[in-house]
This record gives sequence, C-alpha cells and structure tokens, in this order.
Amino acid sequence: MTVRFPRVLVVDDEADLRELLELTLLKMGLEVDCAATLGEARALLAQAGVEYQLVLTDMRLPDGLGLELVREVSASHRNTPIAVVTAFGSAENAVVALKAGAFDYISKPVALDQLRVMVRSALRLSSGQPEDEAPAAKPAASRLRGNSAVIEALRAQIARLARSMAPIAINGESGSGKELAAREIHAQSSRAAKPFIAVNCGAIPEALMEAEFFGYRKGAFTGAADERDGFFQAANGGTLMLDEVADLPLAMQVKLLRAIQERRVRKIGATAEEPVDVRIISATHKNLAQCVEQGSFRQDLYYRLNVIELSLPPLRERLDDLPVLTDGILERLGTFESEVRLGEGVLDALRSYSFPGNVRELENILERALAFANDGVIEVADLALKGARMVEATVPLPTPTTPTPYLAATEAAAMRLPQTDDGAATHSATDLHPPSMVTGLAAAGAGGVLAAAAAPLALDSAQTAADWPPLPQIDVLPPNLPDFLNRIERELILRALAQTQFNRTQAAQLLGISFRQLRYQMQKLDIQEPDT
Ligand SMILES: Nc1ncnc2c1ncn2[C@@H]1O[C@H](COP(=O)(O)OP(=O)(O)OP(=O)(O)O)[C@@H](O)[C@H]1O
Repeated sequence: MTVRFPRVLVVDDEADLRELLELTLLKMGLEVDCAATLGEARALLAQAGVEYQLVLTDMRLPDGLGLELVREVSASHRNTPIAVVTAFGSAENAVVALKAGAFDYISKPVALDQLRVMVRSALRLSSGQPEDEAPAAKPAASRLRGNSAVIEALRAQIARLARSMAPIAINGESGSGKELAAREIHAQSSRAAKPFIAVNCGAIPEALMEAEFFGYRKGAFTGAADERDGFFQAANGGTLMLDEVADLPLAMQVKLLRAIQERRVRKIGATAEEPVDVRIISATHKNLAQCVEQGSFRQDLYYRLNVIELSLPPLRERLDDLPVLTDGILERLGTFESEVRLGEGVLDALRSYSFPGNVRELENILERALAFANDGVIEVADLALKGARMVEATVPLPTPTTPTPYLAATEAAAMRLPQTDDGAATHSATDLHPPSMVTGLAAAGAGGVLAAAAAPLALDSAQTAADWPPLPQIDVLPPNLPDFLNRIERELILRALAQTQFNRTQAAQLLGISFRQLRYQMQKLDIQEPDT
C-alpha cells in the first residue's frame, strides 16, 4: 500500500522564495508541486486524480493576480484551502484575498514559524480533523436555536466562515447571541480543540489592558510577582473574541492592530516578541463605522477586524423562533423530576413583547417567572412583562453611609454566584492579576460613579451631565475614596436590580451600561442574586 502524504501547490514566480517555501514544506513531510504562473497552476490543479490539501499563491504573477486563483479554487475545489503570500505592509491585499475566499495569508518576508503554523492549520482543515486529536466526534447540533429563515441562513454562513482564518466582525443588539455565534464558529473550525477566549473590552480598566492582552514578565511593574500570559497567549491556536470592541481606548487600538497584523506579541517587560496563532472575532452592539466617523475607533483597525461581517437579528424580528427558544430554556430550567411548562396564552403574550434585551432577556424573564410559577407551569401573570417594560425610578438615593434594608438583606442571603453564559470562560481582569491591583485600579476608574449617584436611575441617556440633579451632600471626606465610590456604585446597582426584580438585562439598561459591564461590576463588588 502506498502512503499518501498531504500535497501542497506553491505558486510563485520568484524562484528564491518558491524554493524556500518548497524546502520548508518538504521538511514538514509534505509533497510539493510548484508553479511559476497562473497558467501552470491551473494545469496542475486540473490533473486527474490529484487533490491538493493546500494551495499557497503569491499575489502578483506574470500572467495575472493570485486573487483570480483564490476565486477559482474557492469555487471549484471547495475542499482545498488556499492562502496568499502578500507583499510586506500590504494589509489591503490580505483583506481583499480573505474576502475573496482565501482561508489565510502570510506576509513577505515569510517568517517560517508562521508559515508552518498556517500550513498545519490548513491541513487540519482539509482533513477535517483537529491536529493531534482523535478523529473528531460528529459535530454537535448547532447551539444557535431557531428555525426562522434568517437563523438558517446564519447557520449556513457560520459553517462557511468556520473554514477560514478571516477576522469576523459580529454585530447585533445586546443579548442577541453574538458570543454564541462566535463560539459556534470556533466549535466548527479546525481550531475547536484549542481555547476559545472571550474578552469584554469594555470591562477592563485601561491601565491594565496591555498586561491583560499581552501578558507581562516577572518584575515588569510593581505587583508583577510572577510571569503571566495575556489573552493572546491564552488563546494560542484557538480563537480570541473581542467583545464590545468599540470600547477599546485608542491607545490600545494601536497595539492591538499591530499584534493582529504581525501575529506577534510582546509581554510587558520582555525584550523579544513571541508568535501567536489566534483567530480574531470581534463583536459590538455599537455601529463601528459610525465610531470611525466620530474618531473614537481607528479606521485601520476597523478595516482589519471587519473583513467579514455577521449580523445577528434582534429577537423581535424572528418571533417565529420563540417556541424553539423557550423549549430550550425550559429544558435547561427543568429537572429530571420536575419539568417546566408554559401555560395557556404564554407564547402569545411573549410574542407581543419587544425584547429589547433579546434572547438573554427571554431567558431572564422565564427564569424569574419560574420563581413565581406553581408546579412548574409558567402563566402569563408570572411573566411580569408589563412591569418589565416600565422603567421607573422614584426612590430617593440613600446616604452612602446607611445601607438600605434591601442591601443588608441581600448581603445576608445565601447567594448564587453570577454565571458566565454557557458556563464557559469569559475572562476578566481578575483572572490574570493580583486582586489588589485589579481592585485598586478598577476603583480608580470608577470616577463617574459619584456623578451617576445623584442621577435618577431611569435618566434618559441622551441627557448631558449638565442636566443631571446636583451631587448628594457629603459633609465628611471619606477616609478611603475608592472604597467609598465602590459603596455608592454597589448601592446603585443593587437599587437597579431591586427595581427590575434582579433582571440583569433591564438593570444594565437602567444604568446605561452593557449587560457584561454590569456582570463584571457585580462580580467585582460581590453582588449576588438572592436565592429565590
Ligand atoms: N439562537 C440562540 N439559541 C439559543 N440561545 C441563544 C440564542 N441566541 C442567544 N442565546 C442565549 O442568549 C444569551 C445571550 O447570548 P450572547 O451572550 O451570545 O449574546 P451577546 O449578543 O453576545 O450579548 P452582549 O451584547 O451582551 O455581549 C446566552 O445565554 C445565549 O446562550
């Protein structure tokens, strides 16, 4: 029996580079064919009985553009990943090639370590099996539930996108499933056996960002007692999701762009860079193009991240999915002995609701409703939909030194820790840093809280600070400002939670912050949901 090694086609008119690529691939144990022109490449691709596991092409060839080959191979050799070699600094070419269907790119001068990483990843793709892994089990059913046409189309798009390295920008309202979609892309990709790391860019204090993303060496700054990896190293070989990417400060955007372009990062305090192989997926509920226009987001980073766009529709535009979504949630809420059901008219009542917090809000509503339900049957009244839509804030702000009875009760109650969605890792500053450092800096970043403290909870976000009521009278200066501010912040968050019966989606809306920011602050301030 003849053993067949994976076969690669190298297309380049520069003899030196072609030879370097060929030698490197041969050393990896691959069979290699070479072509110097588009015509030669086409002839080799057309050979009967020959299938390439990877095509690697230069962009400029004597008889045309490598881009043509990208289009042809993507259209007629669907199982053959094609990657392009781009000129140094030509970010534009790379983006164009990825949009045209290339699975990845590598820039000149070709770094051999990066080339090997890319080739291995391509081979995993064409064999349909993660490297170093036992044959993958049959892919699990999609986590994205729904039968509407728009969700079916989304699932098909995800299946296609999972086969490439192209950066994806996911947009959609809060709670519409952006992170779930990102996880799905990762799970269906050749990177599935490697980590998926979701980072909430809006929740990391600016002073910690570089350390969080790139890591640091021991002694790099006060408090750096040990060497730590950053998010990039943690996601190596896998996928890094930049959630709420619009919230990245401009200075960090520059560093991130560099890391994405170079595929290398440098830990704080290190002299050398290290290569990282990470697929980037970004998400935001903001209009990123508008952020670019307004100058709060760099155009070059936008261009880099936004190679392929994926849009998550709001739940109110796909209400046909309600039955299957509620079934899934009820299944999760029920136990072996006691199943949870919907009473008569409940689906209709849900259908008439607008779900500003989308699927997450649906989950919250059903979870809360179950607490009021008899024998596991949720009735229309249990949904409290009317209350959920009304946002009122008439309770006066207590003085910061006297906790409200609710606060005391909450503190005393047996608590349940806030969960990450899906039970999976959503990393925050506290994962990688000594708590003291995180707390101190995070508290220092809470400067806006005092001003917010004076505002009614349901303040129209369009109002400016000048329209807000005056700050509360504080006669004695607090001996520890960060602790004092934390206390006020905690009080306000608890108040918003109390008003919304602990519906975190609505509480976040009341406070004008994202769900994830609220969840982060709740963890930081140790606010836990009372047992129901
Ligand atoms: N199509 C879906 N099928 C099943 N569950 C879903 C679906 N869409 C969203 N969810 C669930 O809704 C919740 C919110 O989803 P997710 O965290 O992915 O939203 P998001 O858009 O990333 O939110 P945010 O904007 O706050 O970051 C999760 O528990 C997720 O599992």
